Amino acid sequence: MTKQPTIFMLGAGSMGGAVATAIRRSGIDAQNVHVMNSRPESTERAAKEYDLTPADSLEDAVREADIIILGIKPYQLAAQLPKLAEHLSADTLVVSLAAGATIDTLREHLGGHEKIIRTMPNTPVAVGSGVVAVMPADAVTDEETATVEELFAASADVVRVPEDKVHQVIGAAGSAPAFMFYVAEAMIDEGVMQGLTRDQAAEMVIATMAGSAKLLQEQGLSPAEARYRVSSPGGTTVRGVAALEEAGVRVGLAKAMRAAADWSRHMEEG
Ligand SMILES: NC(=O)C1=CN([C@@H]2O[C@H](COP(=O)(O)OP(=O)(O)OC[C@H]3O[C@@H](n4cnc5c(N)ncnc54)[C@H](OP(=O)(O)O)[C@@H]3O)[C@@H](O)[C@H]2O)C=CC1
Ligand SMILES: O=C(O)[C@@H]1CCC=N1
Repeated sequence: MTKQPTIFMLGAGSMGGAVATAIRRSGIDAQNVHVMNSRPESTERAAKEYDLTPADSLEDAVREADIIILGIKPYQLAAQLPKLAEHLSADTLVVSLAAGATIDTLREHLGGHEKIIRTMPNTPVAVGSGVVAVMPADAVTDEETATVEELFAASADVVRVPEDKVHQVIGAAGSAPAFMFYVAEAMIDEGVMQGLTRDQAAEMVIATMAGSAKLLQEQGLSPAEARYRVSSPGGTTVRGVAALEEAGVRVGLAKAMRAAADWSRHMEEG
């Protein structure tokens, strides 16, 4: 990147903070990433935690920004975006992280502003292993989209998708870390039930989860093929997998993805 863009993060909580970490990892200097939370103390805290520059004035931060990242909650957009609208330049890129807010809705709250990129990230971008789906509005050029994608490239698999696929992306990526954490939590608890210490169980389950994901990525196997390679005939694994089927875990995971996608559609409908 020749000249670094000036970035303003409106809201750096769980997801905004993870995105801020990704942006810093992409090589953007702290002085070029301004942040504002709901209160000055919270802004200072976020600036310190993610190594960013605290913004004193919303107006100035918006006026100076080349890229504005919306890390506030979806229900706050209607009240907060009109405050940005009057200070925006026509070519400022507004990047939304929000579930349930369409490009049309964002444009309306921003007084007709056209340069909007909707995204759906997940929190593992904080550690350089995330997923970010990118959905540019029609008025955004390929070059502008590429500038934003570059911010995430060192931290995520960046996937460009049509906006109507966002609900499926939420099930498979945006909300999905929580489903993985849920599985890890359940397995750690059972390890403790069987007599491992919590530290031992956590270490084994988390390392196994990370190693299994890495194996799928590096060997290009389908999950089913990788599972067959663990399953010795008449052995322990097939018994365990049969128990998963009996407990309806496959159906439960499908239901979780569907519930997240359905709620995303519901949020968009208002
Ligand atoms: N969490 C996740 O895994 C994912 C979240 N998202 C999306 O990311 C967005 C943020 O969610 P999440 O990070 O979970 O929420 P958090 O509550 O963790 O973060 C919201 C942030 O917005 C700040 N904020 C609130 N009001 C204002 C305001 N008036 N001006 C400036 N900042 C304000 C809060 O500051 P303060 O602390 O001072 O209140 C906080 O830092 C949502 O739109 C969500 O849909 C998308 C994908 C995944
Ligand atoms: O739970 C949520 O609504 C947000 C969007 C995807 C993940 N977290």
